[in-house]
Amino acid sequence: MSIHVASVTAPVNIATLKYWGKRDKQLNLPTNSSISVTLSQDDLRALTSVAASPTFTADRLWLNGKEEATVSNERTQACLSELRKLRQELEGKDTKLPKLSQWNLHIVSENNFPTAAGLASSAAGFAALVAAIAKLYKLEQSMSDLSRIARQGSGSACRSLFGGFVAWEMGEKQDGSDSQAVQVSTLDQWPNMKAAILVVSQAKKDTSSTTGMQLTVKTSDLFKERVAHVVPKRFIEMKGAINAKDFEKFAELTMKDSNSFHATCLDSFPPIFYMNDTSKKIIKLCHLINEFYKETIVAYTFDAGPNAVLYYLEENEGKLFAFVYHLFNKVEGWEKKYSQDQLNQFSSLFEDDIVPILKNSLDEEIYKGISRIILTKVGPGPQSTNECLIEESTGLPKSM
Ligand SMILES: Nc1ncnc2c1ncn2[C@@H]1O[C@H](COP(=O)(O)OP(=O)(O)OP(=O)(O)O)[C@@H](O)[C@H]1O
Ligand SMILES: C[C@@](O)(CCOP(=O)(O)OP(=O)(O)O)CC(=O)O
Repeated sequence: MSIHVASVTAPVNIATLKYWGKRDKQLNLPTNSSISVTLSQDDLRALTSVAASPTFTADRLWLNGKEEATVSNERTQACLSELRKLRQELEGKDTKLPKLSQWNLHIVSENNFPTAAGLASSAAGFAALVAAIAKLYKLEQSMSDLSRIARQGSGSACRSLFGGFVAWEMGEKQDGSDSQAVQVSTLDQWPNMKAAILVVSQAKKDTSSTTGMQLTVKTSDLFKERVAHVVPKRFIEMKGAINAKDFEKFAELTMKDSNSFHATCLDSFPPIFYMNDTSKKIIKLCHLINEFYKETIVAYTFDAGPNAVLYYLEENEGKLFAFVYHLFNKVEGWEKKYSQDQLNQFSSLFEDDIVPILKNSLDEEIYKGISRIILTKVGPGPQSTNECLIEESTGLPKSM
């Protein structure tokens, strides 16, 4: 049996300037440009293997060990048909090439973190799917070209095709041919950017991003101001802050933009609430920390869910964890990255000053709203891998 396989891993990205709103639902074109940080695949990644064979009777997709019906949804099919078109062009130019474009695909993917829990699994998932098929088809397109395809799977996925700091330029054209991801700054240019994700809830969210943003576009007046004036200005300022490695500015813009996005959710009618009480306490904590040090050392941002992502620079880790470890030492995740000695050092730093401040200003039971902490950092884009989830003799998932 002739089976061709390829595997790729792709990262999660967390926006610092949020995409919220579509101007074209079919093509997944946004109402504003956005910016994100790509996170390390050591901690969060989708691994996708794809196989093509003339013997496969249908396109099939297995996610985390279970066959999914989503392969036949419009978004996934839009990605597959664009990729097949590009392969067909290659086959047209070189008739000796096997006709992979005409064969069905088996797609097997695994996330090393919770799926559909507000941790951007769809971004990593669609980026991995597109990059793996592009590898299988030996496509010559650039990452920006591929990002236009991934965008049709899930908007934020287009940014996961690059590492480091990434912009999704909204574009102007009706056909979406200029709505794509581009690199703002590489991983090497600002490698000391770190992220701590406080997982507030691993439950599935009740309003999907797609539904939520449609409602905001339709009903929020605040949203009009956001897309017309607020984001265009921030887009330029944030790219400038990243290129200048100006953390203070980057942090201010990141926090303000998270707040602005959630304000448009609240301004939707009926209102949408993604943050919960724990999220709000984390916001208060971050402002408290920055005030304590009289310096901006941490920035928070929240996507369409209650989980907090804290951005900070490696050199400020001790200062940040003096607070964060003190409050959240009971949650899992620390032991993966630090020895007990290092953790004890975080506890003892500024302890005498911090304990009374936290007692007076914050609910010390805040840790009860957190299930785990994921400690990670800025990372690279999709990676080719030899790790394969598909049994080459059968074309089925190895786990079956
Ligand atoms: N590795 C993957 N391969 C293919 N599709 C995936 C993969 N991971 C997730 N998905 C798709 O994305 C869906 C989850 O997207 P959803 O937007 O609900 O959650 P999320 O991306 O984790 O959260 P958020 O977008 O709020 O950050 C899954 O149900 C599945 O259809
Ligand atoms: C709040 C966000 O995380 C929204 C992400 O929305 P999605 O990319 O999940 O939406 P669809 O295009 O409908 O799939 C902000 C962001 O990542 O920029």
